Amino acid sequence: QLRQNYYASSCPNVESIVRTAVAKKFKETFVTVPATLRLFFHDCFVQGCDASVMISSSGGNKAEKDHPENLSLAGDGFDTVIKAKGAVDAVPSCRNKVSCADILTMATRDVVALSGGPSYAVELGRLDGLNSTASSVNGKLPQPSFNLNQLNSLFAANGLSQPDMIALSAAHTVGFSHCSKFANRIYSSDRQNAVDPTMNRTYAAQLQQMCPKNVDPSIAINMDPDTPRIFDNVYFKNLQKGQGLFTSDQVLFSDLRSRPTVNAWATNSLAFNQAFITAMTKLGRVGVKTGTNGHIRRNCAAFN
Ligand code: HEM
Ligand SMILES: [Ca+2]
Ligand SMILES: [Ca+2]
Repeated sequence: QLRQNYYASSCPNVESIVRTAVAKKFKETFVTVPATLRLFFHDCFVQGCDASVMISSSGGNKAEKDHPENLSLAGDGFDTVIKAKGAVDAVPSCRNKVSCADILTMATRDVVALSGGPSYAVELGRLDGLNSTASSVNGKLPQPSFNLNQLNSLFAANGLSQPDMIALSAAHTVGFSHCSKFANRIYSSDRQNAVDPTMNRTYAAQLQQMCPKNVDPSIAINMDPDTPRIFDNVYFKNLQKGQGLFTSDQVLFSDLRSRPTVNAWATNSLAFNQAFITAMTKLGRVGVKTGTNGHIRRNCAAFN
């Protein structure tokens, strides 16, 4: 039921309204880019792409965003969607016509393009979900310690293939990570192998310097050491050099089943861009709500 130009009659300028609001936010802070992109992923993998991740906890309900695995979602992603929703609703004919889930989808497309990545047509027509519980997040998001089989099975559960998973992982070409997410790779309890053997030694030393053992838990470092503010295929070149940050990144090169794809996209950014568009479009179809399974929220952080 998703389609391009879904709002052609109800809010014909919705895409340019969202793009303008996102561009304004992007000028204020680059964090808009990784924050929005990760928010979209975490939304789609839990109860589908329905903006369930945006609901605030209230009364007795602890919402998705307060699950431990979502606490590191940067506030600028939520703020981007809220600002864009405000801009859409400021146009009388568009008021309460466009879902938060669709605004998040458009904003994600826009941040990728703003940071140098490909632009693509988005399918629209998602409704906003009617449920958001912290417990529903359990087991639905990938862990940075995952191996290829674990990554493939979780993505397959969302209709995504191994190439889709690899293309989407390249989202780590922008943005930040807290030191705790990869500390196990640079400080091992095993004295023989203090550093993960698949990690480049120089890179490991740099990470140890930025993330000393008793580092402030709020410190976050660039995930792409070379082009942290550009959405590009340098992610794959980094993997070839042993500069993947998480086990789940580096395993894409270490495992011979995924290495050929990494090598192909490291040298062919056009092929990567096409694969990324395909994968993002498929990600956007996960668990879409229609009919009585959803509604159009007036406030993205609360049910109507
Ligand atoms: C393949 C499995 C994946 C794993 C294990 C994973 C794990 C993580 C972890 C641990 C962080 C750091 C969070 C922090 O410490 O603040 C992170 C950040 C990020 N992830 Fe992933 N992720 C995966 C896939 C994806 C996908 C598919 C996307 C989007 C399409 C994505 C987008 C991002 C972005 C943009 C950031 C940076 C967030 C920021 O700077 O605020 N990730 N990811
Ligand atoms: Ca969701
Ligand atoms: Ca990059």
